[in-house]
Amino acid sequence: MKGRTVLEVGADGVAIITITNPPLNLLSVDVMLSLKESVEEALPRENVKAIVVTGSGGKFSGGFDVSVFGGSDGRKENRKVGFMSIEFLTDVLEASSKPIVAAIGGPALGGGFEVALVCHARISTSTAQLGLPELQFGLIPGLGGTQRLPRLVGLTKALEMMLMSTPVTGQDAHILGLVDSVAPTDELVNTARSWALQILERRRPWVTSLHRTDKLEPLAVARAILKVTRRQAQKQAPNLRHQLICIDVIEEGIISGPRIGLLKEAEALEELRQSEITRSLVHIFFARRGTSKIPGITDLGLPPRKVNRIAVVGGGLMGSGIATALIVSDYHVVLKEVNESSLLDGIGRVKVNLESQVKRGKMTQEKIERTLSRLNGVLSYDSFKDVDLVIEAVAENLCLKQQIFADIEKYCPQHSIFACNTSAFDLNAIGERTKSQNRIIGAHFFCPAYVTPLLEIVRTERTSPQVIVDLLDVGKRIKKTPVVVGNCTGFAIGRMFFPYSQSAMLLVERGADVYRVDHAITKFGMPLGPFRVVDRVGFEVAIATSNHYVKAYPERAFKPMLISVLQEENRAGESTRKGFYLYDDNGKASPDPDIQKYVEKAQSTSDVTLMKLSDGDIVEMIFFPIVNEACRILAEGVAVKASDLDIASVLGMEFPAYRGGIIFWANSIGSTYICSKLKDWSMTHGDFFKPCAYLVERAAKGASLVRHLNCFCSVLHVEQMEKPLLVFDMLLLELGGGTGLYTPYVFGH
Ligand SMILES: C[C@H](O)CC(=O)SCCNC(=O)CCNC(=O)[C@H](O)C(C)(C)COP(=O)(O)OP(=O)(O)OC[C@H]1O[C@@H](n2cnc3c(N)ncnc32)[C@H](O)[C@@H]1OP(=O)(O)O
Repeated sequence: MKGRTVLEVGADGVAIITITNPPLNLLSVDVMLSLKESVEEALPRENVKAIVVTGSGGKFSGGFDVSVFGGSDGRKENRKVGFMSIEFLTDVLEASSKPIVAAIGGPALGGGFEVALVCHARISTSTAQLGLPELQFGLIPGLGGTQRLPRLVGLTKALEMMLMSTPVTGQDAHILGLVDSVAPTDELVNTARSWALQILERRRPWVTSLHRTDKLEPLAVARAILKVTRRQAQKQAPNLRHQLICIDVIEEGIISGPRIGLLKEAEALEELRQSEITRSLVHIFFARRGTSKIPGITDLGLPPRKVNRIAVVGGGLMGSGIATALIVSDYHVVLKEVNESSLLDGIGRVKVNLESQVKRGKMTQEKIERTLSRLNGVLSYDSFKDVDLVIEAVAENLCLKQQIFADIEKYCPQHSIFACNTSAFDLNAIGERTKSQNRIIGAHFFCPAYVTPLLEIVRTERTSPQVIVDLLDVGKRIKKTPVVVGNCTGFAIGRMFFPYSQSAMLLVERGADVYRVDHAITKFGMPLGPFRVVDRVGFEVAIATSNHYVKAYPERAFKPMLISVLQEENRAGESTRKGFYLYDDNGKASPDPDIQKYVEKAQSTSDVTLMKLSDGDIVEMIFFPIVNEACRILAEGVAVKASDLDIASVLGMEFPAYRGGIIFWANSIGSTYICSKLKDWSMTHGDFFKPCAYLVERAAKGASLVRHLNCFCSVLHVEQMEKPLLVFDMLLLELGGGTGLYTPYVFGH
């Protein structure tokens, strides 16, 4: 049984029904049936005058357990569609002859919130979280939320809460009229009890949300709002249907009446819950939470040490972004620069970052000064004597980084963590001039560091588990999703992303059209096609990165001619307003009619046969090499879990979350198909496409690409091992086939 409700009747005649499924009191069919039983038991009892519904442990309910959605449950419900929403919640609970009040602490989300909306009044704590975030799973609210929320807060606010999946606090819910009264946690249930009795005595209104109309906009206005919202949703997410379905269901209720709306809602949910999109988004939900669970590290029981003061070395784009992320989350930061003017520039960038947060509504103007007071600019290492963590974020120059690490070792206390924000260099090389290898770790932030939610944490074979646990904790406090990876050129995210532009160049040099490639890829769901990405990054950086990868992975790197040809024409990307695209004063990109001329020049440098490709071919030829690289990363143990790469691809590359991340998507296509395509292309176009051993092995078995590293934590490079090829037995636990097969693995590059 997955949870239940508990019924207790007090001497005052109020029955308390407590949803009990800790820790979040998630709903399940069992909980709902138990709630129904408790309500049906309480209603006819003579000693019950009113009912309060609440959740155990001060948490109302986090909503339905989403692991049952997306077809993973297998349990088929035989009940009629709408049974819970209409026959129970509406016809029994909402229509009850005794007042029912919800007492809400903690989360009241999704189905949990919908139960509360059915009640005749809601009392909450000020910090409770109330909302309908079902759309984040490709679902729509299924227990009446689409009908009741607009009737309680008006259409505009309801649409915002549902389509953005953003909850409101109890305090804000009170202002919106969603909550009738706010009470302190320890008085919550008693306040709800007396409210319920007051409703009975007609001293408080007895409201059935479904029948309210006072907050609903007039029909013509409502229709206009829905039309605009529908258009926006179509524009923002052309590959997704569930937002449009949600809007249709709301409209149906407004035009044909809420009961018809309820039925339409239940039918739509039934269809959506089995969709591939829901399956993918549910996977992303759990995968994201899973990134901070590192076998052999976070299961050691090491509590994170308290990090109070952090030093950031370098106030450039990355350093100032990192400092911003830290001070916004209440850390005290020392920002070190080499001279007065660079320091002023760095602090200036932090201010600009904070102001941009004000413009985006993420911070108030008044908070800027207080936040900035946590930033202390310095020119020497003297104030590093009490820092717990240093994050080095200077330019990608190995000698400079080595010198900084040697310097900070002299000034910092013994316990300080030394983190490096490199996206490229081997951390062992960076720490070569120190004796502190066990406290060196990579903290790879993504630009802009104070916005992008991803933090790639890079460990070497010598980084201590305590240091990893500490950085995970800092990451959590600054609201980043960490992905812990091993040490190698490009780490996991850079390596996975590298083939994105490489394949695109290869395709164009073999006959594809630049803009057709970008169009096919954005249609697939990427926000920017590969050529727009190269323009944004800038040709100089793109070439430097490319050289780095070509050096590290020569056997599979493609050396494009196209960028060099464009560079000869003084094009350098978006910053010069001329790259693959032309850019206007506002940075708006438009195709360049001259581009084909340069493409033909690049094509003429080799004697390849030009291809004709469909959009589907383009998508496969761009993404299968990424899948291939992801497989290498998994096989080498650079990533611990396939789902970590899914999150890395979604947060680091903006791969569409509704496709579940790179490996999840690849599995939906099948390893055999992907491998056979790569094999074919490698015959014609060379080793860039050659499938790696891991992919070939999985494809031969028709197996999933999911494999979890069991417990070994470090990635060893063969060239760094004293006795190469001796003893590195990496136990790989195969979860995909569920056979528990252990395979010895030796790797290197
Ligand atoms: C018919 C209905 O309309 C359909 C629905 O109700 S769909 C569900 C709607 N509910 C939601 O979207 C809520 C999703 N959950 C959340 O936003 C957050 O978990 C929360 C705000 C409730 C709590 O946050 P927080 O305290 O930080 O805990 P968090 O780490 O996220 O979750 C704790 C555990 O519960 C799990 N969990 C949370 N919500 C869950 C859910 N709805 N289903 C399944 N598991 C859930 C998490 O995976 C995590 O598991 P773990 O400990 O094994 O890693």
